[in-house]
Amino acid sequence: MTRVITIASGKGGVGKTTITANLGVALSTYGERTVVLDADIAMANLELILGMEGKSVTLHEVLAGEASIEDAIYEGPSGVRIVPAGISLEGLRNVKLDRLEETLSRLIEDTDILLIDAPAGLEKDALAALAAADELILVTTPEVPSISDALKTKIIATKLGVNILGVVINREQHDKTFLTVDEIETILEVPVISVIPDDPEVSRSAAFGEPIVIKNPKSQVTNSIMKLAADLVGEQYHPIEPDKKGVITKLIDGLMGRR
Ligand SMILES: Nc1ncnc2c1ncn2[C@@H]1O[C@H](COP(=O)(O)OP(=O)(O)OP(=O)(O)O)[C@@H](O)[C@H]1O
Repeated sequence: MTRVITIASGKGGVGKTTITANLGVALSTYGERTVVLDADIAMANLELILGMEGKSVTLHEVLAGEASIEDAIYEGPSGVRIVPAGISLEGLRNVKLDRLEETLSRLIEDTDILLIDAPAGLEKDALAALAAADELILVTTPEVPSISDALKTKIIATKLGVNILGVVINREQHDKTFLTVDEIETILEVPVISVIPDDPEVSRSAAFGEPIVIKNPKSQVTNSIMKLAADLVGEQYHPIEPDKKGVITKLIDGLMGRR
């Protein structure tokens, strides 16, 4: 039985695509046959984060009835299978969202977990990604506007009968102006299932087109995502000791161009 898990946020730019891409790779490393679908058909960037841009057949062509879903699946890091949404405006024009359901039903063959990267907001495309889900992971930063939008998404998902697994707090920083885990759980009334720190390495990895769980296996971001993946599939998680380089060592490494 395939688990269909949608990753949604409400507010844009909170790290949903980053988490979906890395979680997909992490789940694959646990041996789960995982497919990641970029359902953000208007503002796709999953393929950029994974360094897989420029594919000729994408979800755009599939939803336009011009290609079959099998031709839009590409192998990514650790064997995760990726369905990019396509970044051309031309492709977007012909998309018919009502083809999504049939597309998904074909995608779940030979798949343990289908992760869907939902668009931000609550427009038709975002609702389609929520409606397709069995389970939902909410992503928010620890800031009020992001939590407020996550709450709206949660309310809609609950109405659609989706099982809400919990909330991932992304870009956590030790800053008193941000809400705490307890406060976020109280507002959203869902458990916090992961806290991912703010780390400039995340954007660097994206710029290299390489997921951080591969590029920086010892980083705390990677540890958080690997643990989340392990928890989702009931695996034991063995944390990798995070890098504990001192400030001076990091400075010297930076000056020498080392990492
Ligand atoms: N933990 C993190 N630490 C630092 N930067 C991060 C972190 N997570 C994400 N980012 C950065 O935040 C930006 C937005 O991330 P991402 O594209 O994943 O968000 P999104 O919610 O999918 O956005 P959209 O709504 O546009 O789809 C990117 O530049 C990404 O590199």
